Amino acid sequence: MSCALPDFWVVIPAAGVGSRMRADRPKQYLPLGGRCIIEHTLDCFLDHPGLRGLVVSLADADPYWPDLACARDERVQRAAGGRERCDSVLNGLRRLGELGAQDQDWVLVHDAARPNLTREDLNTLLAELGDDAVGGLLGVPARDTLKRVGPDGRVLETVDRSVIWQAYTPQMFRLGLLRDALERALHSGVNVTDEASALEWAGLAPRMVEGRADNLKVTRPEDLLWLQQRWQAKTPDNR
Ligand SMILES: Nc1ccn([C@@H]2O[C@H](COP(=O)(O)OP(=O)(O)OP(=O)(O)O)[C@@H](O)[C@H]2O)c(=O)n1
Ligand SMILES: C[C@](O)(CO)[C@H](O)COP(=O)(O)O
Repeated sequence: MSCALPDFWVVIPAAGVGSRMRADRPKQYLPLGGRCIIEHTLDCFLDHPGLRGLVVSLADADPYWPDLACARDERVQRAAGGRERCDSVLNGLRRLGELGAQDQDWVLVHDAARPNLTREDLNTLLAELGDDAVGGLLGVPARDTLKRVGPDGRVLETVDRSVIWQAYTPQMFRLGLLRDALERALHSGVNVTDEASALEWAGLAPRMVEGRADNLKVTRPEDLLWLQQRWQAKTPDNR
């Protein structure tokens, strides 16, 4: 692990509709602790001394974004959202190139709907991967006993959980490597649900870095309820 943390760029895919959340607006704009989820997400990066620039990929005519203070922050630039998360990420990576990012630069991709990333986890990722040839991602080891279940709802077997991890974000790769891998994977019709899967498809092995389990993505209503309770318990000192 190197001591000096590398500088980095950030892409925040924020063009999803949040269908599993079933709310009246995309989940990144739902309230959490008096602000929107996406504002908390951006905070963790905007305060960081290593940040070189940040791009948010947004849906066309997004009516919520212009009302946020961060929309007027000159460090925050926009890119077009795409049909799938990976299309939004790719647009964000191309926008970084227009802003002067080089292929060798590190890029962190982080879900707009993952507002509970700590500075400690972010710095752990940067420190662990700063000298890595491929890059990698934050994740957490599977906690519960895992079962493979058949279409009839009956358990087929218990899976070895010691080799199973949940993929989180940020995911950290060199701009050129990630952009090229994503472009080629999408061109081949591969289903790419995170950045690491594009690199895996290209034959590379991203490194898994253990992070906090509470860096969760708001996916379903109960995720937001859990985070809201946690936010209520926060004081200015333990945020
Ligand atoms: N076309 C898309 C789809 C998703 N995202 C973003 O990718 C992140 C993680 O995706 P997910 O949880 O799947 O978000 P949604 O697609 O909004 O949710 P759902 O699948 O429930 O509709 C979110 O911050 C979301 O805004 C995006 O930028 N562009
Ligand atoms: C990248 C990601 O956060 C990995 O957990 C992600 O957004 C995956 O999307 P999913 O469809 O909710 O798994």
